[in-house]
Amino acid sequence: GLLSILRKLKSAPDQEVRILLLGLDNAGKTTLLKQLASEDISHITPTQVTRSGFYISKWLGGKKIYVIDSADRKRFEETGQELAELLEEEKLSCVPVLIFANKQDLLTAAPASEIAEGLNLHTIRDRVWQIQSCSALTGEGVQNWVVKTGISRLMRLDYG
Ligand SMILES: Nc1nc2c(ncn2[C@@H]2O[C@H](COP(=O)(O)OP(=O)(O)OP(=O)(O)O)[C@@H](O)[C@H]2O)c(=O)[nH]1
Ligand SMILES: [Mg+2]
Repeated sequence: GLLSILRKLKSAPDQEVRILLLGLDNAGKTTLLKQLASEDISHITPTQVTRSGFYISKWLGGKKIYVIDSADRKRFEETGQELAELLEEEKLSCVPVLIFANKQDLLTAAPASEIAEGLNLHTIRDRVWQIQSCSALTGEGVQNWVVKTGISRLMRLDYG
């Protein structure tokens, strides 16, 4: 699972590392977290509630994951604004962001490319970003991409 990969990539168990998992209510954050941490999450404690997301200590540091309900078109504008605000946060400047276009198992889900366009993601130039289709419910697009390429790529970018 994800955690063992992370351990291999960064064998500093004492060091506290953080990931920020954000998204509007009902986007699928909790479901996604369960998928990502299919291993042992007993030692992962949500330490700080921020808006609609939370910090998770003892995990991957300095990265941001943003979750979007791809089927909830009525809220695309709202989620776009929320994301834009987050990207403007000074504390999070240059932090790489991984955007999950979640709920792709639903027939009404907008494809990731459409979401990327709607949210003007191509205008993000101050950080590494990536959008990934997934279903936190089925696990599709979560384990595969995150474990094999996404996070390891982000880790290498960060730690040389
Ligand atoms: N079909 C489908 N449903 C999903 C998916 N991910 C989450 N859901 C459902 O969407 C609802 C909200 O999911 P949560 O994981 O609780 O969302 P959340 O972002 O944690 O919501 P809050 O804690 O309220 O902010 C639940 O009914 C989930 O079962 C998905 O990929 N596909
Ligand atoms: Mg939740």
